[in-house]
Amino acid sequence: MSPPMSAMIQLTNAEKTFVMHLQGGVRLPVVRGVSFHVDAGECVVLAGPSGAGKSSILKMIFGNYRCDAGRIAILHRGATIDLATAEPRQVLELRRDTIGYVSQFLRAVPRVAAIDVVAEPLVAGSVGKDEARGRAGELLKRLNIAERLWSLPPATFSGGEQQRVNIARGFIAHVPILLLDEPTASLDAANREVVMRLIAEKKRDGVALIAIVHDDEVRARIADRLIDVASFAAAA
Ligand SMILES: Nc1ncnc2c1ncn2[C@@H]1O[C@H](COP(=O)(O)OP(=O)(O)OP(=O)(O)O)[C@@H](O)[C@H]1O
Repeated sequence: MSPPMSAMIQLTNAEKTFVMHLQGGVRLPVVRGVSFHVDAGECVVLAGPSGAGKSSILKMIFGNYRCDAGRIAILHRGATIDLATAEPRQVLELRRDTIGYVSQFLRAVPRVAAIDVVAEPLVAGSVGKDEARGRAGELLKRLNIAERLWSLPPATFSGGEQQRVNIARGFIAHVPILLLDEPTASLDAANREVVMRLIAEKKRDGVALIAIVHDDEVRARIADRLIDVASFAAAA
């Protein structure tokens, strides 16, 4: 294990190249030299044009995409784990205890009621089912999901409703690091406001956040720092 560090996340010269095995091994370099850190209680927004590699960086930090070079150091239970070299078992441990990822779209589980979709991370963390449902209901209410929808599976919900269920699920438990991919993309102004407040509360709780946000107003409100991903462009 490395010595303790203060940043929750520290990327140092991280690099991603896709290799297209079905296209004769064509190499597609996306980013290199990715270096930035995120402290507890701060929100860093990844900026840059479409295709610059914002989602790829987020997915490397969640361990979905392999980091091809460099280092992605994550503070996990007081010790540092480098995601670039972590064992699959450590990646799963990080996801269970340390890193939450709120994707842009809800992967709805068929037949599971919205309230249980939201409560699930608490139940998995051994909160009792009634208390977990109670807290899920409070969050769904804040996010303006009508109570008549709570017992229905979210598969048939509108895009914005699904996104709010997804946000509720991602925000309900306390995790030290939250990765947000376009959390307000399908939302109206009132619900954008709710999400901005939820993010502010996470910051006050000391959570380190990395977000991809295109909306200028949201970005200005939540970002403590902007990272220009275009500056990490890898030459082909
Ligand atoms: N799994 C993959 N396999 C091959 N190429 C990929 C893969 N994921 C992303 N890419 C490529 O990497 C580049 C960066 O994509 P990425 O989604 O990270 O960009 P982005 O900045 O998030 O874009 P946007 O703002 O449009 O979502 C793109 O050229 C994309 O085609």
